[in-house]
Amino acid sequence: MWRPAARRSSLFRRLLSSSSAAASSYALPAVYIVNKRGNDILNDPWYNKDTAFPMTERDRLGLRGLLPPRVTCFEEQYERFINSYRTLENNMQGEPDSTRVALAKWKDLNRLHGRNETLYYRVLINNIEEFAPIVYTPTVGLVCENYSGLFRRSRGMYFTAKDKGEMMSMIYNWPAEKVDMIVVTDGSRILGLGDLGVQGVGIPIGKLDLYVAAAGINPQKVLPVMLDVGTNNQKLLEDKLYLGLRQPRLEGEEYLAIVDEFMEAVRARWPKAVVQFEDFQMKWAFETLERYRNRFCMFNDDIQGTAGVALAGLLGAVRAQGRPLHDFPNQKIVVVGAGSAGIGVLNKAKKATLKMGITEEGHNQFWVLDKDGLITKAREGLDPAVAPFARGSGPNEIPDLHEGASLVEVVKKVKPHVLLGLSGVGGIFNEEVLKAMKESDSPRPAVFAMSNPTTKAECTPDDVFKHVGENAIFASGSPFSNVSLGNGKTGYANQANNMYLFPGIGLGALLSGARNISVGMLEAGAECLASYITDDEIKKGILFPPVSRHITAQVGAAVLRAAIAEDLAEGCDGVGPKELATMSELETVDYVTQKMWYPVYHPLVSKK
Ligand SMILES: NC(=O)C1=CN([C@@H]2O[C@H](COP(=O)(O)OP(=O)(O)OC[C@H]3O[C@@H](n4cnc5c(N)ncnc54)[C@H](O)[C@@H]3O)[C@@H](O)[C@H]2O)C=CC1
Ligand SMILES: CC(=O)C(=O)O
Ligand SMILES: [Mg+2]
Repeated sequence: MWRPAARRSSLFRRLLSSSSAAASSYALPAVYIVNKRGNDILNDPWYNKDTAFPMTERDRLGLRGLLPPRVTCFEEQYERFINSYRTLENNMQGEPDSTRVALAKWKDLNRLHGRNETLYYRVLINNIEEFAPIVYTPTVGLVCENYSGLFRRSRGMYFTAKDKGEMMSMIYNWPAEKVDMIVVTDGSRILGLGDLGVQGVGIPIGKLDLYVAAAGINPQKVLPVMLDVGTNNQKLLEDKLYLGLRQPRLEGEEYLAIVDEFMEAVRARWPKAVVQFEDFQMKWAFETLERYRNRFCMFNDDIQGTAGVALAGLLGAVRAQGRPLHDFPNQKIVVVGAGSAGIGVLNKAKKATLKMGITEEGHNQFWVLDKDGLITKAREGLDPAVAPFARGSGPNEIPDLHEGASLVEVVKKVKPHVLLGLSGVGGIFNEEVLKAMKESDSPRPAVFAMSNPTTKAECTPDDVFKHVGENAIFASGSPFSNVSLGNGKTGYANQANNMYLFPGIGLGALLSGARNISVGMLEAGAECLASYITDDEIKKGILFPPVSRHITAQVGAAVLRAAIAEDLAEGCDGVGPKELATMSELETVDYVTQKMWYPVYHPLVSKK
């Protein structure tokens, strides 16, 4: 895939040898100047190397005698951690409480993070598929639910309703000089678990771990943020361990004033930081996106990242039937959940349909349900964001599909090609619904159970391959194992999660130095992801590639190039938009790859 170095342009060679690229992992590691000595270094996870400090460094840094005498290498430390992790895993085999097992694994990884970040991120990068379910969904959901009890050490920043007027100075309390990526939540809709107040901070932490692992963002330059404006979760308000503000959520202008102040504080200190909004309840997700999208380099992952991943999956489902992509407008799609994620997906899918030549009046492929059933124009107090998808009456409508019709009724009458869940309701695609999907008009009915965490998945792959049939296509938001269908055949359990896109979106936006994140940039990333899977894989029912730095580099490069094409790029780290624009497609991918941070021990020199 990479163009050999000898064929790169001289400009490109110069860019790669410029400051930050030269400091990348593959060259000799740069020296770190530290302001501390002795135990203070061992207690700093960014500098700590545990037993890997060479004797010369132990002398220089006042560490002699503070560590066991044998110096070990990084590889040996890595192996020691993995072996102890495997022992933990083996010891817990047969443990009936899966929550205990998941939390024990998370604690093991978290302890490593708190002690030695270099080793932690290497472990994560090398085993991303195995550890993503621990640092991210589903385990991160458990961690958020139990956060106040699990709390040991703070990660990230907390801005609260009580900090009004203080944020501009508070932001300077963060120790890093430069921040590139911020993930912020207000904890109001954490996965499908509802309002978890301050405990939702686990989500920005988990997402940023994926940024480091999959996009090579330097962990010293990431910032998880919790905007604690209170919680409406009565159980938390009454929990004596709860660590957040004990007050109902701020609403209206009071709420927006807090978010505004936070965004301005970010701009003041790190004007080029990319801000990802995550797990805000629907009304604030849409409102803040509209409020900031043209003023800041930000995006809403639940609305925009999810939409790109879902569209890639929907187009994959068309290809799996052996149909050309322009058949997409003929696919009947039932979407269950009309929240920020569901509406984001519908808007994106509709846009794809319009691009294929269908008119605004002519599009007729979506049926949307929320907690009150099928949404029609007869719905009282119809949300304007949902209105374009409400079914009407007339010749295009299926008779008897009335306002509020149940899911099973809708599936039986519509016979959809795709059933897509973003409802946050576990098991809602029950046996009756899935058996109705067997009568789908598609030869390869697709079921996307996208809600998180696992307990909230609308159904499991076992249910789908059993009740819909072996030809079905399955994808879920949280990971499941593939299903053995007998005779050596496999039913693929794809993971349809915005984690395939957000690391590339953030990375591409950062390296381009984009003023804001446009629809075109998001589309470029999503198209890149959609084109990634081969026809052979699609035929087998595989819709997405595994998460990797390779994919992120491709998506990031596509986003970066779109920023340049739209004249939104201002450049980054001394590489200006003109220089970026001269790179070929392959050179851009190469450039993005070279800019990724990789964990290695750096020689330390004490300033003290
Ligand atoms: N796989 C992925 O990448 C992503 C998954 N999600 C998941 O999607 C789910 C929803 O997220 P949001 O849209 O932000 O939440 P939301 O709270 O904005 O929307 C939930 C929607 O589901 C509907 N609903 C609730 N009960 C229902 C029922 N019994 N039948 C039909 N509809 C019902 C609600 O009326 C509402 O329209 C969450 O579980 C979240 O984890 C969200 C973003 C990305
Ligand atoms: C994946 C994700 O962003 C969510 O479930 O909210
Ligand atoms: Mg989310």
